[in-house]
Amino acid sequence: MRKAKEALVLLLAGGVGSRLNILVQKRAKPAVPFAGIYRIIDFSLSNVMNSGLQKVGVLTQYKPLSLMDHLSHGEPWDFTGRGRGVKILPPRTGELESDWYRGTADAVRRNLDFIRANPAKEVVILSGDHIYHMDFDAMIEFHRAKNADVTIAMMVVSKSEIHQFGAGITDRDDRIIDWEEKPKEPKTNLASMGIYVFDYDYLLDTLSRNSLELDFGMDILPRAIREDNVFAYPFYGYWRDVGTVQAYWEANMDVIRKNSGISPHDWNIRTNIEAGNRFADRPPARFGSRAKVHSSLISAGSTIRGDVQQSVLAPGVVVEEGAVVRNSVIFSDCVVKKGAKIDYAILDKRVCVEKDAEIGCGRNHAVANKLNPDHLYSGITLVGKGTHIPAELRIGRNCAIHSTVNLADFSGKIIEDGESLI
Ligand SMILES: Nc1ncnc2c1ncn2[C@@H]1O[C@H](COP(=O)(O)OP(=O)(O)O[C@H]2O[C@H](CO)[C@@H](O)[C@H](O)[C@H]2O)[C@@H](O)[C@H]1O
Repeated sequence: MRKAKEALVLLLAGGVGSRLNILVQKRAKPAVPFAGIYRIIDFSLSNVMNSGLQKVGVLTQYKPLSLMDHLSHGEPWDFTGRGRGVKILPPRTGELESDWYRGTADAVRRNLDFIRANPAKEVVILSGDHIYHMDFDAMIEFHRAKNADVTIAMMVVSKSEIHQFGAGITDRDDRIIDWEEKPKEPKTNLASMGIYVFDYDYLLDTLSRNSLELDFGMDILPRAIREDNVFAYPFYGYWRDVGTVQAYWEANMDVIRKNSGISPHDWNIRTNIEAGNRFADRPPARFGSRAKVHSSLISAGSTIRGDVQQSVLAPGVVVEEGAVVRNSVIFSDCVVKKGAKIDYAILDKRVCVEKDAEIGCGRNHAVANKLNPDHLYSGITLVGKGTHIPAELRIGRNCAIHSTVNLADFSGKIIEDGESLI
Protein backbone atom coordinates (compact mmCIF):
# COMPACT_ATOMS: atom_id res chain seq x y z
CA MET A 1 0.00 0.00 0.00
CA ARG A 2 1.16 3.56 -0.65
CA LYS A 3 2.55 5.07 2.55
CA ALA A 4 1.04 8.42 1.58
CA LYS A 5 -2.47 7.11 2.23
CA GLU A 6 -1.75 7.19 5.95
CA ALA A 7 -0.51 10.78 6.05
CA LEU A 8 -2.32 14.07 6.55
CA VAL A 9 -1.32 17.15 4.51
CA LEU A 10 -1.23 20.73 5.72
CA LEU A 11 -0.77 23.20 2.90
CA LEU A 12 0.42 26.63 4.01
CA ALA A 13 -1.25 29.14 1.73
CA GLY A 14 -1.53 32.25 3.84
CA GLY A 15 1.66 34.27 3.45
CA VAL A 16 1.27 37.79 2.09
CA GLY A 17 3.83 37.40 -0.70
CA SER A 18 4.33 41.15 -0.91
CA ARG A 19 7.36 40.83 -3.20
CA LEU A 20 4.95 39.84 -5.96
CA ASN A 21 3.63 43.40 -5.68
CA ILE A 22 0.70 44.12 -8.01
CA LEU A 23 0.03 40.43 -8.62
CA VAL A 24 -0.98 39.92 -4.97
CA GLN A 25 -2.93 43.16 -4.54
CA LYS A 26 -6.20 41.26 -4.64
CA ARG A 27 -5.27 37.61 -4.23
CA ALA A 28 -3.12 35.32 -2.13
CA LYS A 29 0.17 34.26 -3.70
CA PRO A 30 -0.88 30.62 -4.25
CA ALA A 31 -3.86 31.90 -6.28
CA VAL A 32 -1.70 33.89 -8.73
CA PRO A 33 -2.25 32.57 -12.28
CA PHE A 34 0.68 30.63 -13.72
CA ALA A 35 1.60 29.09 -17.09
CA GLY A 36 -1.61 30.12 -18.87
CA ILE A 37 -4.38 28.09 -17.30
CA TYR A 38 -2.98 27.21 -13.86
CA ARG A 39 -2.66 28.85 -10.45
CA ILE A 40 0.56 28.48 -8.47
CA ILE A 41 -1.12 26.22 -5.87
CA ASP A 42 -2.04 23.67 -8.58
CA PHE A 43 1.51 22.32 -8.51
CA SER A 44 1.44 21.49 -4.78
CA LEU A 45 -2.10 20.12 -4.99
CA SER A 46 -1.28 17.98 -8.01
CA ASN A 47 1.85 16.68 -6.27
CA VAL A 48 -0.38 15.70 -3.34
CA MET A 49 -2.83 13.97 -5.69
CA ASN A 50 -0.15 12.24 -7.77
CA SER A 51 1.51 10.97 -4.56
CA GLY A 52 -1.71 9.33 -3.36
CA LEU A 53 -2.26 11.57 -0.32
CA GLN A 54 -5.93 11.93 0.41
CA LYS A 55 -6.62 14.49 3.13
CA VAL A 56 -5.54 18.11 2.94
CA GLY A 57 -6.09 21.11 5.16
CA VAL A 58 -5.29 24.41 3.44
CA LEU A 59 -4.25 27.11 5.92
CA THR A 60 -5.29 30.50 4.62
CA GLN A 61 -4.92 34.01 5.95
CA TYR A 62 -4.25 36.77 3.43
CA LYS A 63 -6.98 37.55 0.84
CA PRO A 64 -8.26 33.97 0.56
CA LEU A 65 -11.33 34.58 -1.65
CA SER A 66 -10.02 33.67 -5.09
CA LEU A 67 -8.12 30.78 -3.51
CA MET A 68 -11.35 29.46 -1.98
CA ASP A 69 -13.17 29.76 -5.32
CA HIS A 70 -10.34 27.90 -6.98
CA LEU A 71 -10.15 25.05 -4.47
CA SER A 72 -13.91 24.65 -4.25
CA HIS A 73 -14.48 21.09 -2.95
CA GLY A 74 -11.29 19.74 -4.46
CA GLU A 75 -12.93 17.86 -7.37
CA PRO A 76 -10.21 18.65 -9.95
CA TRP A 77 -7.63 16.93 -7.74
CA ASP A 78 -9.87 13.97 -6.90
CA PHE A 79 -10.18 14.94 -3.25
CA THR A 80 -13.87 14.10 -3.02
CA GLY A 81 -15.14 10.82 -1.66
CA ARG A 82 -15.06 8.92 1.59
CA GLY A 83 -11.83 9.36 3.52
CA ARG A 84 -10.66 12.07 1.10
CA GLY A 85 -11.09 15.78 1.17
CA VAL A 86 -9.63 19.25 1.02
CA LYS A 87 -10.63 21.57 3.85
CA ILE A 88 -10.02 25.29 3.79
CA LEU A 89 -8.92 26.37 7.25
CA PRO A 90 -9.57 30.09 7.68
CA PRO A 91 -7.67 32.24 10.20
CA ARG A 92 -9.06 31.45 13.63
CA THR A 93 -8.98 34.91 15.18
CA GLY A 94 -10.58 38.32 14.79
CA GLU A 95 -9.83 41.13 12.42
CA LEU A 96 -6.92 42.66 14.31
CA GLU A 97 -3.68 42.31 12.40
CA SER A 98 -1.84 41.53 15.64
CA ASP A 99 -4.18 38.56 16.11
CA TRP A 100 -3.11 36.98 12.85
CA TYR A 101 -0.75 34.06 12.57
CA ARG A 102 2.75 35.07 13.45
CA GLY A 103 4.69 32.34 11.71
CA THR A 104 4.29 28.97 10.07
CA ALA A 105 4.42 26.96 13.34
CA ASP A 106 1.95 29.35 14.96
CA ALA A 107 -0.40 28.84 11.99
CA VAL A 108 -0.23 25.06 12.38
CA ARG A 109 -0.57 25.27 16.18
CA ARG A 110 -3.84 27.18 15.79
CA ASN A 111 -5.20 24.31 13.75
CA LEU A 112 -4.40 21.54 16.20
CA ASP A 113 -8.10 20.68 16.42
CA PHE A 114 -8.07 19.83 12.68
CA ILE A 115 -4.95 17.70 13.13
CA ARG A 116 -6.41 15.89 16.15
CA ALA A 117 -9.64 15.24 14.25
CA ASN A 118 -7.63 13.53 11.49
CA PRO A 119 -5.33 10.96 13.09
CA ALA A 120 -2.53 9.85 10.79
CA LYS A 121 0.92 8.33 10.89
CA GLU A 122 2.61 11.44 9.51
CA VAL A 123 1.79 15.06 8.80
CA VAL A 124 3.21 16.45 5.56
CA ILE A 125 3.60 20.23 5.68
CA LEU A 126 3.89 22.03 2.33
CA SER A 127 3.83 25.54 0.91
CA GLY A 128 1.27 26.60 -1.65
CA ASP A 129 3.66 28.80 -3.59
CA HIS A 130 6.26 26.49 -5.07
CA ILE A 131 6.52 25.23 -8.63
CA TYR A 132 7.80 21.64 -8.70
CA HIS A 133 7.07 17.99 -9.31
CA MET A 134 7.62 15.68 -6.35
CA ASP A 135 6.50 12.27 -5.15
CA PHE A 136 5.75 12.58 -1.43
CA ASP A 137 5.20 8.83 -1.16
CA ALA A 138 8.93 8.29 -1.72
CA MET A 139 9.71 10.97 0.88
CA ILE A 140 7.45 9.30 3.46
CA GLU A 141 9.14 5.97 2.72
CA PHE A 142 12.53 7.60 3.34
CA HIS A 143 11.20 9.16 6.58
CA ARG A 144 10.08 5.76 7.85
CA ALA A 145 13.26 4.00 6.80
CA LYS A 146 15.31 6.55 8.78
CA ASN A 147 12.97 6.30 11.76
CA ALA A 148 12.93 10.08 11.71
CA ASP A 149 10.94 12.50 13.85
CA VAL A 150 11.12 15.07 11.08
CA THR A 151 12.30 14.86 7.46
CA ILE A 152 13.03 18.00 5.47
CA ALA A 153 13.20 17.97 1.67
CA MET A 154 16.46 19.66 0.69
CA MET A 155 18.30 20.47 -2.49
CA VAL A 156 21.52 22.09 -3.57
CA VAL A 157 21.09 25.70 -4.72
CA SER A 158 23.64 28.25 -5.86
CA LYS A 159 25.73 30.04 -3.22
CA SER A 160 24.13 33.34 -4.19
CA GLU A 161 20.62 32.05 -3.38
CA ILE A 162 21.11 30.18 -0.12
CA HIS A 163 20.58 33.27 2.08
CA GLN A 164 16.86 33.13 1.20
CA PHE A 165 16.43 29.62 2.63
CA GLY A 166 16.93 27.40 5.63
CA ALA A 167 20.44 25.97 5.20
CA GLY A 168 21.49 22.58 6.57
CA ILE A 169 24.61 20.46 6.91
CA THR A 170 24.16 16.68 6.88
CA ASP A 171 26.31 13.71 7.86
CA ARG A 172 26.87 10.64 5.64
CA ASP A 173 23.62 9.17 6.84
CA ASP A 174 21.59 12.27 5.73
CA ARG A 175 21.04 13.30 9.34
CA ILE A 176 20.98 17.09 9.69
CA ILE A 177 23.68 18.11 12.15
CA ASP A 178 23.72 21.88 11.67
CA TRP A 179 21.09 24.39 10.61
CA GLU A 180 20.72 28.08 10.01
CA GLU A 181 17.59 29.86 8.82
CA LYS A 182 18.38 32.43 6.11
CA PRO A 183 22.12 32.61 6.89
CA LYS A 184 23.99 35.85 6.29
CA GLU A 185 27.27 33.98 5.91
CA PRO A 186 26.30 30.55 4.58
CA LYS A 187 28.42 27.50 5.42
CA THR A 188 26.59 25.26 2.96
CA ASN A 189 24.51 25.39 -0.20
CA LEU A 190 22.01 22.69 0.84
CA ALA A 191 18.65 24.48 1.07
CA SER A 192 15.40 23.54 2.76
CA MET A 193 12.49 23.46 0.33
CA GLY A 194 10.04 24.19 3.17
CA ILE A 195 8.57 20.69 2.74
CA TYR A 196 8.42 18.69 5.96
CA VAL A 197 7.27 15.22 6.99
CA PHE A 198 6.58 15.10 10.73
CA ASP A 199 5.82 12.02 12.72
CA TYR A 200 2.20 12.71 13.81
CA ASP A 201 2.69 12.30 17.58
CA TYR A 202 6.01 14.14 17.45
CA LEU A 203 4.35 17.16 15.77
CA LEU A 204 1.61 17.37 18.40
CA ASP A 205 4.18 17.07 21.16
CA THR A 206 6.69 19.55 19.77
CA LEU A 207 4.06 22.21 19.11
CA SER A 208 2.77 21.99 22.66
CA ARG A 209 6.22 22.51 24.22
CA ASN A 210 6.61 26.27 23.85
CA SER A 211 3.96 28.57 22.39
CA LEU A 212 6.62 31.23 21.75
CA GLU A 213 8.16 29.04 19.05
CA LEU A 214 6.31 30.64 16.16
CA ASP A 215 8.14 29.51 13.06
CA PHE A 216 9.35 26.13 11.79
CA GLY A 217 12.54 27.40 10.18
CA MET A 218 13.49 29.80 12.99
CA ASP A 219 12.38 27.91 16.09
CA ILE A 220 10.97 24.39 15.84
CA LEU A 221 13.48 22.86 13.41
CA PRO A 222 16.68 24.20 15.05
CA ARG A 223 15.57 22.70 18.38
CA ALA A 224 14.50 19.44 16.75
CA ILE A 225 17.89 19.21 15.00
CA ARG A 226 19.71 19.73 18.32
CA GLU A 227 17.61 17.29 20.32
CA ASP A 228 15.85 14.79 18.06
CA ASN A 229 16.09 12.82 14.78
CA VAL A 230 15.92 15.12 11.79
CA PHE A 231 16.91 13.94 8.30
CA ALA A 232 17.32 15.60 4.91
CA TYR A 233 15.50 14.00 1.99
CA PRO A 234 17.65 14.79 -1.05
CA PHE A 235 15.76 16.21 -4.02
CA TYR A 236 17.27 16.56 -7.49
CA GLY A 237 14.40 17.72 -9.70
CA TYR A 238 12.96 21.11 -10.65
CA TRP A 239 11.81 23.24 -7.71
CA ARG A 240 11.25 26.96 -7.51
CA ASP A 241 9.95 29.25 -4.80
CA VAL A 242 8.21 31.87 -6.96
CA GLY A 243 8.27 34.53 -4.28
CA THR A 244 9.72 37.35 -6.38
CA VAL A 245 8.65 38.84 -9.69
CA GLN A 246 11.90 37.68 -11.24
CA ALA A 247 11.50 34.07 -10.03
CA TYR A 248 7.83 34.05 -11.08
CA TRP A 249 8.66 35.31 -14.57
CA GLU A 250 11.59 32.89 -14.94
CA ALA A 251 9.46 29.92 -13.86
CA ASN A 252 6.89 30.81 -16.55
CA MET A 253 9.69 30.96 -19.11
CA ASP A 254 10.96 27.58 -17.85
CA VAL A 255 7.60 26.03 -18.70
CA ILE A 256 8.06 27.16 -22.31
CA ARG A 257 11.67 25.97 -22.50
CA LYS A 258 12.35 22.42 -23.66
CA ASN A 259 14.05 20.16 -21.10
CA SER A 260 13.86 22.74 -18.28
CA GLY A 261 12.56 20.00 -15.98
CA ILE A 262 9.09 21.49 -15.47
CA SER A 263 6.22 20.66 -17.75
CA PRO A 264 2.53 20.29 -16.93
CA HIS A 265 2.44 17.57 -19.62
CA ASP A 266 4.79 15.28 -17.75
CA TRP A 267 3.28 15.18 -14.29
CA ASN A 268 -0.50 15.45 -14.59
CA ILE A 269 -0.95 18.96 -13.23
CA ARG A 270 -4.65 19.60 -12.64
CA THR A 271 -6.48 22.89 -12.23
CA ASN A 272 -9.96 24.20 -11.61
CA ILE A 273 -9.99 26.07 -14.86
CA GLU A 274 -11.22 29.64 -14.47
CA ALA A 275 -13.33 28.74 -11.43
CA GLY A 276 -16.23 31.13 -10.99
CA ASN A 277 -16.06 32.39 -14.61
CA ARG A 278 -19.29 31.52 -16.38
CA PHE A 279 -17.56 32.01 -19.73
CA ALA A 280 -14.89 29.43 -18.91
CA ASP A 281 -15.85 27.11 -21.78
CA ARG A 282 -13.71 29.01 -24.21
CA PRO A 283 -13.49 28.14 -27.90
CA PRO A 284 -10.14 26.96 -29.32
CA ALA A 285 -7.42 29.57 -29.84
CA ARG A 286 -7.61 31.21 -33.27
CA PHE A 287 -4.65 32.32 -35.40
CA GLY A 288 -5.00 34.85 -38.24
CA SER A 289 -3.27 34.38 -41.60
CA ARG A 290 -0.51 36.84 -40.66
CA ALA A 291 0.01 35.57 -37.12
CA LYS A 292 3.57 34.62 -36.16
CA VAL A 293 3.94 32.59 -33.00
CA HIS A 294 6.93 30.71 -31.65
CA SER A 295 8.15 29.24 -28.35
CA SER A 296 4.95 30.23 -26.55
CA LEU A 297 1.95 28.87 -24.66
CA ILE A 298 -1.36 30.10 -26.06
CA SER A 299 -4.55 29.24 -24.13
CA ALA A 300 -8.08 28.67 -25.36
CA GLY A 301 -10.24 31.62 -26.38
CA SER A 302 -7.24 33.64 -27.57
CA THR A 303 -7.09 35.34 -30.96
CA ILE A 304 -3.65 35.98 -32.41
CA ARG A 305 -3.21 38.14 -35.51
CA GLY A 306 0.13 39.68 -34.55
CA ASP A 307 3.52 38.41 -33.45
CA VAL A 308 4.00 36.40 -30.23
CA GLN A 309 7.42 35.11 -29.15
CA GLN A 310 8.63 33.46 -25.91
CA SER A 311 5.43 34.33 -24.09
CA VAL A 312 2.71 32.75 -21.97
CA LEU A 313 -0.85 33.78 -22.84
CA ALA A 314 -3.78 32.89 -20.57
CA PRO A 315 -7.29 32.29 -21.95
CA GLY A 316 -9.04 34.96 -23.99
CA VAL A 317 -6.07 37.15 -24.93
CA VAL A 318 -6.31 39.16 -28.15
CA VAL A 319 -3.17 40.23 -30.05
CA GLU A 320 -4.16 42.37 -33.01
CA GLU A 321 -2.38 42.63 -36.34
CA GLY A 322 0.97 44.38 -36.17
CA ALA A 323 1.13 44.03 -32.38
CA VAL A 324 4.19 42.31 -30.87
CA VAL A 325 4.33 40.38 -27.57
CA ARG A 326 7.74 39.08 -26.49
CA ASN A 327 9.22 37.55 -23.32
CA SER A 328 5.99 38.26 -21.44
CA VAL A 329 3.30 36.68 -19.28
CA ILE A 330 -0.20 37.85 -20.18
CA PHE A 331 -3.16 37.02 -17.92
CA SER A 332 -6.65 36.30 -19.20
CA ASP A 333 -8.74 38.62 -21.35
CA CYS A 334 -6.00 41.18 -22.06
CA VAL A 335 -6.18 42.99 -25.39
CA VAL A 336 -3.09 44.20 -27.24
CA LYS A 337 -4.20 46.49 -30.04
CA LYS A 338 -2.66 47.20 -33.45
CA GLY A 339 0.97 48.24 -33.44
CA ALA A 340 1.38 47.92 -29.64
CA LYS A 341 4.62 46.34 -28.33
CA ILE A 342 5.10 44.39 -25.14
CA ASP A 343 8.45 43.04 -23.98
CA TYR A 344 9.61 41.68 -20.58
CA ALA A 345 6.25 42.42 -18.96
CA ILE A 346 3.58 40.77 -16.86
CA LEU A 347 0.03 42.00 -17.53
CA ASP A 348 -2.62 41.09 -14.96
CA LYS A 349 -6.16 40.21 -16.12
CA ARG A 350 -8.15 42.43 -18.49
CA VAL A 351 -5.42 44.94 -19.28
CA CYS A 352 -6.15 46.79 -22.51
CA VAL A 353 -3.15 48.14 -24.39
CA GLU A 354 -4.26 50.67 -26.97
CA LYS A 355 -2.76 51.23 -30.44
CA ASP A 356 0.98 51.80 -30.71
CA ALA A 357 1.56 51.84 -26.94
CA GLU A 358 4.79 50.21 -25.66
CA ILE A 359 5.33 48.35 -22.41
CA GLY A 360 8.72 47.20 -21.12
CA CYS A 361 10.57 48.30 -24.21
CA GLY A 362 12.98 50.62 -22.40
CA ARG A 363 16.73 50.71 -22.52
CA ASN A 364 17.91 49.57 -19.08
CA HIS A 365 17.62 45.91 -18.46
CA ALA A 366 17.97 45.87 -14.67
CA VAL A 367 17.35 48.97 -12.61
CA ALA A 368 15.95 49.13 -9.09
CA ASN A 369 12.43 50.27 -8.38
CA LYS A 370 12.90 53.82 -7.12
CA LEU A 371 10.07 53.63 -4.59
CA ASN A 372 11.07 50.40 -2.94
CA PRO A 373 14.64 49.25 -3.35
CA ASP A 374 13.68 45.77 -2.11
CA HIS A 375 11.57 45.30 -5.22
CA LEU A 376 14.25 44.58 -7.75
CA TYR A 377 12.39 43.45 -10.82
CA SER A 378 15.44 42.91 -12.96
CA GLY A 379 13.71 44.52 -15.87
CA ILE A 380 10.19 43.10 -15.70
CA THR A 381 7.35 45.64 -15.93
CA LEU A 382 4.10 44.86 -14.10
CA VAL A 383 0.67 46.18 -15.05
CA GLY A 384 -2.24 45.79 -12.61
CA LYS A 385 -5.60 44.16 -13.28
CA GLY A 386 -7.95 46.00 -15.64
CA THR A 387 -5.54 48.88 -16.40
CA HIS A 388 -6.24 50.82 -19.57
CA ILE A 389 -3.00 51.79 -21.32
CA PRO A 390 -3.74 54.70 -23.67
CA ALA A 391 -2.50 54.87 -27.26
CA GLU A 392 1.18 55.64 -27.80
CA LEU A 393 2.07 55.69 -24.10
CA ARG A 394 5.59 54.28 -23.65
CA ILE A 395 6.27 52.46 -20.39
CA GLY A 396 9.90 51.45 -19.80
CA ARG A 397 11.47 48.43 -18.14
CA ASN A 398 11.12 47.57 -14.49
CA CYS A 399 8.02 49.70 -13.91
CA ALA A 400 4.95 48.89 -11.83
CA ILE A 401 1.61 50.37 -12.87
CA HIS A 402 -1.13 49.75 -10.30
CA SER A 403 -4.69 49.31 -11.49
CA THR A 404 -5.96 52.26 -9.44
CA VAL A 405 -3.95 54.72 -11.55
CA ASN A 406 -5.90 56.68 -14.12
CA LEU A 407 -3.77 56.94 -17.23
CA ALA A 408 -6.34 58.79 -19.33
CA ASP A 409 -4.07 61.82 -19.88
CA PHE A 410 -0.93 59.80 -20.55
CA SER A 411 -1.41 59.23 -24.26
CA GLY A 412 1.87 59.82 -26.12
CA LYS A 413 3.84 60.24 -22.87
CA ILE A 414 6.78 58.24 -21.51
CA ILE A 415 7.06 56.46 -18.16
CA GLU A 416 10.78 56.03 -17.58
CA ASP A 417 12.52 52.77 -16.66
CA GLY A 418 12.11 51.95 -12.98
CA GLU A 419 9.16 54.27 -12.29
CA SER A 420 6.11 53.05 -10.39
CA LEU A 421 2.63 54.54 -10.53
CA ILE A 422 0.62 53.54 -7.48
N1 LIG B 1 0.33 32.50 8.95
C1 LIG B 1 0.35 31.76 7.89
N2 LIG B 1 -0.72 31.01 7.57
C2 LIG B 1 -0.70 30.21 6.51
N3 LIG B 1 0.34 30.13 5.66
C3 LIG B 1 1.42 30.87 5.95
C4 LIG B 1 1.49 31.72 7.07
N4 LIG B 1 2.70 32.35 7.08
C5 LIG B 1 3.36 31.90 6.01
N5 LIG B 1 2.60 31.02 5.32
C6 LIG B 1 2.97 30.28 4.11
O1 LIG B 1 3.98 29.38 4.54
C7 LIG B 1 5.00 29.26 3.57
C8 LIG B 1 6.35 29.58 4.19
O2 LIG B 1 6.35 30.93 4.42
P1 LIG B 1 7.44 31.87 5.05
O3 LIG B 1 7.33 33.12 4.28
O4 LIG B 1 7.27 31.97 6.51
O5 LIG B 1 8.78 31.12 4.81
P2 LIG B 1 9.91 31.36 3.77
O6 LIG B 1 9.42 31.05 2.40
O7 LIG B 1 10.55 32.69 3.99
O8 LIG B 1 10.92 30.22 4.27
C9 LIG B 1 10.47 28.88 4.43
O9 LIG B 1 10.49 28.22 3.18
C10 LIG B 1 11.79 28.14 2.56
C11 LIG B 1 11.60 27.42 1.25
O10 LIG B 1 10.83 28.21 0.39
C12 LIG B 1 12.74 27.39 3.47
O11 LIG B 1 14.03 27.34 2.90
C13 LIG B 1 12.81 28.07 4.84
O12 LIG B 1 13.64 27.33 5.71
C14 LIG B 1 11.39 28.16 5.41
O13 LIG B 1 11.40 28.87 6.66
C15 LIG B 1 4.57 30.17 2.43
O14 LIG B 1 3.90 29.36 1.49
C16 LIG B 1 3.59 31.14 3.05
O15 LIG B 1 2.61 31.55 2.12
